Amino acid sequence: MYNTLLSNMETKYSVAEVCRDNGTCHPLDPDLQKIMAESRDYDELLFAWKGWRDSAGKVLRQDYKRYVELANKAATLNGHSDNGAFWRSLYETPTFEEDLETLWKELEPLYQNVHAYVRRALYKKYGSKHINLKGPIPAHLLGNMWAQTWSGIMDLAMPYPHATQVDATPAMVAQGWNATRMFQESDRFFTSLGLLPMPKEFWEKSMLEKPSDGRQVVCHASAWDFYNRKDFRIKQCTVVTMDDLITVHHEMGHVQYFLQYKDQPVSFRDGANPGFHEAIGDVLALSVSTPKHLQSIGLLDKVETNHESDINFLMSMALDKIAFLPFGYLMDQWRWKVFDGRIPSTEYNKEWWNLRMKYQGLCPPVTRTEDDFDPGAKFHIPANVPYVRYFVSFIIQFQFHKALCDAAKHVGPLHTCDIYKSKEAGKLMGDVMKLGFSKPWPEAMTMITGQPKMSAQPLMQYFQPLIQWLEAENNKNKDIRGWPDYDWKPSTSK
Ligand SMILES: O=C(CCC(O)(O)[C@H](Cc1ccccc1)NC(=O)c1ccccc1)N[C@@H](Cc1ccccc1)C(=O)O
Ligand SMILES: [Zn+2]
Repeated sequence: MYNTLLSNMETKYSVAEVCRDNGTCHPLDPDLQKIMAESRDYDELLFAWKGWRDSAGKVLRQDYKRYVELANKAATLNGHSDNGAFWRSLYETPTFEEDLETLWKELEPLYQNVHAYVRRALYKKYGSKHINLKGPIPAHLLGNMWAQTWSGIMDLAMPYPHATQVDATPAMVAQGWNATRMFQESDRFFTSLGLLPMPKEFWEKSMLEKPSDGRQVVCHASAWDFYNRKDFRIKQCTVVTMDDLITVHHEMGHVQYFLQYKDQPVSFRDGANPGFHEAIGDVLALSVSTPKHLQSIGLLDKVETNHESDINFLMSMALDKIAFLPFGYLMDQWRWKVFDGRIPSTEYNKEWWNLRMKYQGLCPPVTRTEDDFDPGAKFHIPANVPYVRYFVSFIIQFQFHKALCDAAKHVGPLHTCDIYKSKEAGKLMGDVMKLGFSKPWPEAMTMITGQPKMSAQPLMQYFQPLIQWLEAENNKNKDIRGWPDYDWKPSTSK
């Protein structure tokens, strides 16, 4: 029953698509994702946004309600008060929830500065009918189906349009890059650090592109460890974009972890905590994303090292890394409350949008009711994949980056560091990954950073130049931080 429910939910999500009046139907990958990132038409974005929630979210509500009951039953049989308590127990940290709240409170002002600046940019594009400079932002305008990362609207938010471009996508397409090339590039980065190359089996058995024979696959990227010390795979419907080059590194980070701890006993073949597993690939991607590195692999031609290019680069990074933080935090805030009963099924959607407003400062572009089930439109909910691991990852990946840059003897601002070819950095990473789940994660954290706790300080240090710039820019525009007009609604007229 439980597994049938789970596979039913995942299947419904994977086959969902949005059809136009003319009969053309669009799957999430790649069609709707492309529309959400590239369209600047308010109504086209609304078509994709609402259509996806109608076809993927709505249909999952009953299944999800049933799944919650069964998941909680299983958790209580294992001695936990509910499934959320079981998920949190994997971090083995009694003060876990308080630590997360402390980290969020430290980072909230930075998020509110990015939010205010982006709201101003969207106001310029979509006007006062659709944007209230003192209100929440309509959730379909941020360049992503879930408004979880905002680099899709970098063109609208670029601080200095005449300074260095930061997007490598045009060069990747112009130079005929394909999925395999992207994975080979990532493999080269890992081995440049002295880490392990992907085994032959990986290249033979992975699925790196969406099948063209119409076979229905779960397109959401994933990495697989077959626990036989030989077979490791990635499944990804890769498209040739900078965004997907980052995802390639994310997935390759999972497989590198598999390779590094493969000689541990099975029960220790896991990350030090789930956030560690999510952070490995992203740490390398922080180096790959630097204009200097992109130029060294021929994906950016003109690279200037001046203040304006620095701010452009930091803005593109902030639109992914800072924008993500409230989403990464709220996803399991909602689920923990569903599991422990604070959110009854009659309030699933109302509480979802309360959290989306409270943390992200977003509002739905059209009225939502309890007939809708918007959380279900995000892969991890029907797929039963916890999410706070990504919030943890986005914090600790900057701690790791800072420590590895020190090991690589980097000199200069943290955001310009590229650890490429540093065997010292690679050794530090490899030694921690070899531990797997065999030591408490604060010990692994101490091995890398010299101290046992999660800290927002390296992230703040990385973005320091942008923090100052945003303060000045938002003050110059007399923009307020936050969204006091919380009950404002965008007009639905054309
Ligand atoms: O979901 C992912 C990437 C997929 C994954 O690599 O984390 C994948 C999710 C998954 C898929 C199927 C079953 C279970 C989990 N996780 C793994 O493949 C994985 C995780 C831990 C160990 C081994 C493999 N990223 C998140 C968050 C994110 C991360 C980085 C940048 C942007 C956004 C998202 O897209 O919302
Ligand atoms: Zn992952």
